[in-house]
Amino acid sequence: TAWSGRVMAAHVPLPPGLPQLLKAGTRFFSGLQESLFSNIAACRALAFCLRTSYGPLGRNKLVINHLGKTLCTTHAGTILRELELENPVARLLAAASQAQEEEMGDGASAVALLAGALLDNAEKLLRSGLPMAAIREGYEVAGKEALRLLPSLACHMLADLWDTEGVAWALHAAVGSKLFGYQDFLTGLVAQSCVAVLSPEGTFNPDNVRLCKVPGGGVTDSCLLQGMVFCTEVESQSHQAEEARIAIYCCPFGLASTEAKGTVVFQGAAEMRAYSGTEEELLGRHVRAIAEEAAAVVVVGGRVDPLALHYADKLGLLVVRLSSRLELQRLCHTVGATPLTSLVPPPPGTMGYCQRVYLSEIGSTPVVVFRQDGTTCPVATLVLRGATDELLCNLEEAVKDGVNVYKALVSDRRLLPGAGATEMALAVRLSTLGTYTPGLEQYGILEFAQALKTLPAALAENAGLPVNETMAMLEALHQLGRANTGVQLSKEGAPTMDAAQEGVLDALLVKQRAICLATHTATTLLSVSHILMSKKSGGPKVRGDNPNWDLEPDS
Ligand SMILES: Nc1ncnc2c1ncn2[C@@H]1O[C@H](COP(=O)(O)OP(=O)(O)OP(=O)(O)O)[C@@H](O)[C@H]1O
Repeated sequence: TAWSGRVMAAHVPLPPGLPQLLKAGTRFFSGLQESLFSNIAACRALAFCLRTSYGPLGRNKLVINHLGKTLCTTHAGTILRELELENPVARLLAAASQAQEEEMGDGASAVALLAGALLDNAEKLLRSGLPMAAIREGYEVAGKEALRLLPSLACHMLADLWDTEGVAWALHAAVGSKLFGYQDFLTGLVAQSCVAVLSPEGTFNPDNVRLCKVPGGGVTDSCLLQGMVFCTEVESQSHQAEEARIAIYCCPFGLASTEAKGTVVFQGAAEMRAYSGTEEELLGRHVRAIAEEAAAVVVVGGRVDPLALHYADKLGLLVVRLSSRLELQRLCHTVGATPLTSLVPPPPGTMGYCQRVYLSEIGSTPVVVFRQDGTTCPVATLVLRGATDELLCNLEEAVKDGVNVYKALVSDRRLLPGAGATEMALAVRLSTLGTYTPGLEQYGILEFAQALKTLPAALAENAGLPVNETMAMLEALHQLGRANTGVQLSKEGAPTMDAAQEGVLDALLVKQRAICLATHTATTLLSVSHILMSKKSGGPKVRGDNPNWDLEPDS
């Protein structure tokens, strides 16, 4: 027994090499097959999944997240946010696409598709024996050249940021790619809302275009309002106020309770009555003091005490409760008020002003409207209507894409031809560059050009067009110098069109960032030689980083 015990405890030598250095349980992958090809396959699968959602006729993805919430969307940013990817390389690709979404608010699918195609093409070159360094070098040269060429391909410049019609024309493709069919109506609405909140100095904050989704009705019932709309009810009996002064409190509407627990012992009913009488009187005095400062509307961020509400009703005050601190901050911005932290009479200069505050009903949803008609208001609200929640989500994504593209246009007003025209124009130019470049990197440049062609090909495929025929015609027209030719998505007539004339335009800044991110991601992933994965720690699941770390908790 003693002998067998010694055998049990005998040291089992680890295999020589890296495993000797690593903690037990660490997984590591090296060599082209293990560290690259299998991961490229994962990226290819992810890019292929997003490819079918690319463009206006892309198909929806039905995503059910870890909380069981069902989403039906074509928006790459939403799909990737909800998927819990395990593969480390696919996670990096998704991170690049999400970075594009966060920075530009559009072009997330394009990043994933282009990076996926670049990795896929790199695999072909590696399998045919090309050194990795030559491929990376070729991709870097091609990426730089593409970024250099982009400004020369711009076909339109937004002349006036305040011109609603011009803005609507520029946003047509960004809005239409998410909700094909309604783009004429929606782009007009998005353009109006963006122009309405553009400051006189020409600065634009996309947060100032608020969205309020109200189920019911049709998409064309959506409308724009100067001010804010909240899906809530008023607390008071008074339901409307005109030219009202507004006091905003981020505390409950009632007496503040003490932090420490206190016990009051009453000796008899008279003492108890006197106690509650003083409390009631104090509360009444507070509410009267607010009304005496000529406030007509009180907005509170916390619980509404029924007694305080009784006094407010007697004085004719309109009381609204907003549970979100972020919404309260935005309302302060809209009406020009300073939020107060306790129920004191509002000091001079802290009250805001609103032309009309009223309770209304949209469909069967009660809404409280703070409306500033005719005056310059920093915030505009788009009331979105739609029959189903999915339609409302798609509407929201389309509007957000449009607003973000307007933000990009405020920084750089140049527009590129869309519908795959820019990608094909770059592909043709890079093919020429590749053909005349000496050395092995020419293969990298040529494959970069081929990868760019996957974007117009995806548009054609999703539209049900004959892909090879369309791509051949597109390339031939580009070879003839018609750099604005893109894919015509409707099946009638020719499969190509002049994107600049048809008003299918993409912002230069969005495209620039997308190419930059995709190239960078592909070259970074190609430079991976080993993958080392630590064993997952036991115990409770580690909570991931909060993706909204810079937002208020209740946003
Ligand atoms: N009417 C149209 N005809 C042809 N192409 C169009 C039309 N409208 C938009 N497009 C093209 O569709 C592409 C954008 O598609 P989509 O919005 O699905 O991708 P994305 O912006 O990369 O992704 P996401 O919006 O998910 O971030 C652009 O290249 C645009 O030029």
